[in-house]
Order: sequence, then C-alpha cells, then structure tokens
Amino acid sequence: MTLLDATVAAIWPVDPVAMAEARTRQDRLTKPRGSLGVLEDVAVRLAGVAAACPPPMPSPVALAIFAADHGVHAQGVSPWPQEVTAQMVANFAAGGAVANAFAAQVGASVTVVDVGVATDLTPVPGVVSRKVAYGTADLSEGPAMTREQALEALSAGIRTAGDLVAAGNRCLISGDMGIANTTASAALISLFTGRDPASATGRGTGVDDAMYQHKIDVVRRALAVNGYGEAGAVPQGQDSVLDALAAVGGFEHAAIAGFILGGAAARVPVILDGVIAGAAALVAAALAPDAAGYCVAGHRSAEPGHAVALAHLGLRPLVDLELRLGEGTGGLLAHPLVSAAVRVMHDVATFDSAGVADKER
Ligand SMILES: Cc1cc2ncn([C@H]3O[C@H](COP(=O)(O)O)[C@@H](O)[C@H]3O)c2cc1C
Ligand SMILES: O=C(O)c1cccnc1
Repeated sequence: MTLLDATVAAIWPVDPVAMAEARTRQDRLTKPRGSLGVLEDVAVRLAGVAAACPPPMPSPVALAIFAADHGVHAQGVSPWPQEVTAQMVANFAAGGAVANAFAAQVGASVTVVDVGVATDLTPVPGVVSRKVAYGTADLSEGPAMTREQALEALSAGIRTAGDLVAAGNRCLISGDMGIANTTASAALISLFTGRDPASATGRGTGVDDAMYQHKIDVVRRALAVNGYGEAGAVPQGQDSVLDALAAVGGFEHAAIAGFILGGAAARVPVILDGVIAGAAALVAAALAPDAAGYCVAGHRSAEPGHAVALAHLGLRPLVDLELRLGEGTGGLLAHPLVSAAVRVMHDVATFDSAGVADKER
C-alpha cells in the first residue's frame, strides 16, 4: 500500500454527531442564536474535524511553505525571473518575508519545504529538502511531471503534515512559493472544475493585458496538448487524478494536496491560503472527497480562479482583503478568526449557567 493509499484510507467524513452537538451548544450560549454568523459554522466544522465538542483550540499552529519551479515559466507567463523562487525561499528561511511577519503576528511556526526548486538549496540553512526534481517540465508542451513524481510530491506533503502534527501542532496552514505557479493553478482549476481557462486565469503577480491574453492561451494549450481539451474531461479515480495533476500541476500543488490529506487523516484542520491552495484542494478532494470537510478557506484571493475553486469545493472564504501574494499570508490572517470561533465554544456561558433569560418561544 502506498503512503497515499494509507492516508486516503484514514480519512473519515467530519463527525456528524460532534457537529450536531456543537450546533446545539451554539444555540445555548448567551447570545442570540446565529448572531456569530459564519463563525458559528467554523466552530461547528472544527467540532466535526476533531470529532469532539467543544473542539480543541487550533493551536499550536504551523505554516508550511512548499516551494517549486515551473517549466512553463519559459512561455513568458510571469513578469518575474525564475530565480526569485529560490531567493524568496532564502528570505523565508531568514525570516524576512510577509509570511514571516504574519506568522509572528499570529504565533505560527514556519516550515519551508523545497519540493522542486530549480536550484540547489542544500546550502540554505532552515530549508527542509524533499526535492522531487529541479523544476517541472513545460506543461504547455506535455506533462509537467511523471505520475511517479506527482506521487512523490504528494507524499512530501503528507509527510510534512504528519511531522507537524507529531510535533504537537493542532492546526495547519498551507503556503506556496513558485514563480509562474498561478498558471499551473489556472490549468488545474480549469481541468478539475470544467470551467473555461478564461474564467480560471488571473494576472498573478501582475501581468499586463497582452501577457494576460497570452497566459490564457498557454493554459488552453496546456489542456489541449495533454488531452484535456474537451469539456467534461474532469478526472475520476486515483490514476486519472494523478495523471491530471502530473499533466498540468506543479510540485508545490501536489505537496499541498498531500498536506491537506495528511491533515485530514490526522483530524487536524487545514487553513487554506489562496489560488494555489485552492487548486491543490481540488486535487485533494478528487483523491478523497471527505478531505474538503477538514479545510477552512482562509481568504479569497484577487485571482478569479480562486473563487471558482472555492465554489466547487463548497468552501466560504473568511477574509476578503484583495490579497494576491500567496506564501500562506491569507491563511495566516484567518487563524485568529478560527481561534476566536473555537474559544467561544470553550469560554462563553450558557443561558442556564449564567442565569440569563432565554427569549420567549
Ligand atoms: C517577490 C515575490 C514574492 C512572492 N511571494 C509569493 N509570490 C507569489 O507569486 C508567484 C506566482 O505569481 P506568478 O504566477 O505571476 O509568477 C508565486 O511564487 C507566489 O507564491 C511572490 C512573488 C514575488 C515576485
Ligand atoms: O492567490 C494567491 O495566493 C496568489 C495570487 C497571485 C500570486 N501569487 C499567489
């Protein structure tokens, strides 16, 4: 049995009994019923994740940033040079990126994992090496990776989640770094939702109008060249899903999909970041439909494909601040909201215990 098979087999639906208990408890707390809006749903979901009411506080919390490079960069789909991936990895390890600042603000640890950066990062201290290859092949000319490589990158994510949970973490946040990865994200989202590439593709780090049209064409070509040009080709079954991921994904997408599966198998919530995480979550849910229940959508990115992915997954984003950075920044910002939602379940008195009169029925 592969690590992926064992992980998928360990994923159960979120617990309906704990969720019903949590919903009942919400209604007994000293507040008008439903007055905490979406936060009540978050608390109920976390009860289902942990199969416990109240659920444990989502801390300690760990961010994992998965970094990789993309052959499709050669098509001119990003205004930034590919070397920025490796340079930003060094920046994460040195504590100098926005993700580090937000992580410090919310008390999250930061783990940086090289799953496929195009340069040798072994000399960089503080980077975990789970490198599958030195970047993917160009997805607009053929498969970005082999099925074996996709499986290896998925396993890297599963192992990272397993290590972080074994170290005592009770909440995981996904992060990404990979110049040109919004192109692979668009291709995955288009492929797994059946939506046209034009509605799944965004401007990433800020391409101009001409480059944006070209980027949509590249995504279209990627789907066609890999045999997904026809509508209704949404993959079903593990081998088909792995082949689709291998065809148009990135190593960090595969790793984040594995990270989600690893969190779900351990009954630990995974707060998703932006469009890269959204694309990866589609892959995770295609491999194990129950995994989506373990995810909280941290935010909605400015990338149009992100909303498409979240709608397909049935996830409602908690924060909408027009962020378009990645790294885990949107997931980190949502963590205090998730914590507050759960703390309510622990700390707030019930009408009975506090002697507060309930409204007349
Ligand atoms: C300095 C810098 C820091 C970043 N941190 C995250 N990204 C984000 O932007 C990249 C995707 O955008 P595109 O597909 O347009 O290349 C990814 O690396 C993503 O993590 C960054 C990008 C840059 C330039
Ligand atoms: O949605 C994101 O996370 C995102 C958007 C643009 C560039 N990088 C990441």
